[in-house]
Amino acid sequence: MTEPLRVLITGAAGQIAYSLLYSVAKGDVFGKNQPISLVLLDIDFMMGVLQGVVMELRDCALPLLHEIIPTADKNVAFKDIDVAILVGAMPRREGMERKDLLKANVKIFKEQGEAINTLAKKTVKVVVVGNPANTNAYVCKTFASSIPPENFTCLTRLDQNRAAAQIAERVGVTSQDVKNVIIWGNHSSTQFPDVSHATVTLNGQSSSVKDAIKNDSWLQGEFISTVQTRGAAVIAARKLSSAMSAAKAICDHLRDWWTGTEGSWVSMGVPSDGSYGIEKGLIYSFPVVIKPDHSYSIVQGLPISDFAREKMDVTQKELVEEKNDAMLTVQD
Ligand SMILES: NC(=O)C1=CN([C@@H]2O[C@H](COP(=O)(O)OP(=O)(O)OC[C@H]3O[C@@H](n4cnc5c(N)ncnc54)[C@H](O)[C@@H]3O)[C@@H](O)[C@H]2O)C=CC1
Ligand SMILES: O=C([O-])CC(=O)C(=O)O
Repeated sequence: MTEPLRVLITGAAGQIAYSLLYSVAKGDVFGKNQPISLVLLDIDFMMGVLQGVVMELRDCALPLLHEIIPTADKNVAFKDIDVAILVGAMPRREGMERKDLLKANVKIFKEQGEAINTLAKKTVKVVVVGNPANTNAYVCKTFASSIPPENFTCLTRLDQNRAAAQIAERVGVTSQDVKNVIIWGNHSSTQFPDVSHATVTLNGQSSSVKDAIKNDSWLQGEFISTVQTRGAAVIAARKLSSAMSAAKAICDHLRDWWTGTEGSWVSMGVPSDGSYGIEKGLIYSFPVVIKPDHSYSIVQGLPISDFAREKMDVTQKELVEEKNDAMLTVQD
């Protein structure tokens, strides 16, 4: 039998986890033949709620779910894990920017980076979801120097999915017909959703998104701002931040990281290697291609217009500022 994969989900009693656990445990992410040991971390105060989640997971009677380990103890949670899905953090409320969460959340990711450094398998793959996601991933990576930096990523797939859905709706197709949308930069309102290399399949014919939409001012204006502010729009409507769509995006991110991308690009926040002039080490969202052995590389050589360059630099500047604030905060 295949050895179970040890998958940690933090914030396991929270709302994203509630939408995520079922998909991970039933094989949507790591495959239908891969048994899973699910390690569920939350804070002491939430252990009662977490017990209820565990009861429900057991009641799903899922064949791939080898064991469930609920815990509030980092030493248990991070031990020998293969995958860490770091969701546990405070969400923003209406009127806040994600970077306003930095003071509240960044220390969590310092501690968890240290735990990963000493306890996790050296091959562990990490996706940071808790906001501000890029900067939290940067901090986590910084405090886990024994793990290859490229194993630390943050979620920008929700932004990619939002962008693809906007294009698909406008053209009258479904999201799977839209390929190679890019999210550059920060998972924040400065991110740059870029469709200048994207294609859409309409009536069996592939064309550029630009030709299919035939409305450059929409593509360079309302489309971008809708994607940039979608999280805030969901909060304004639901009084809670996105959870179902965030969970789906986490599954997409990890499934592609696990199985590969087969010819298309996906966006992930990854440590910059200096590509496209982005400061080395920053966790910046780039288009990547992924091989079935879980290795990924940043798509190289894309032509960058002046319009794109300006937007890529604005979001980089915000990330540098966040990184500097975060490193001061963790030293307090
Ligand atoms: N990157 C992205 O695309 C998205 C990120 N988010 C972010 O994900 C985070 C979680 O969102 P929700 O699940 O809606 O929040 P939630 O408040 O429903 O759940 C968060 C859970 O994390 C737990 N937690 C807090 N500190 C912890 C720690 N040190 N260790 C383990 N668990 C801890 C809390 O007790 C709570 O159960 C937020 O920061 C939110 O802003 C949300 C949507 C999309
Ligand atoms: O907007 C938020 O605070 C939650 C989030 O990251 C998103 O929905 O993209």
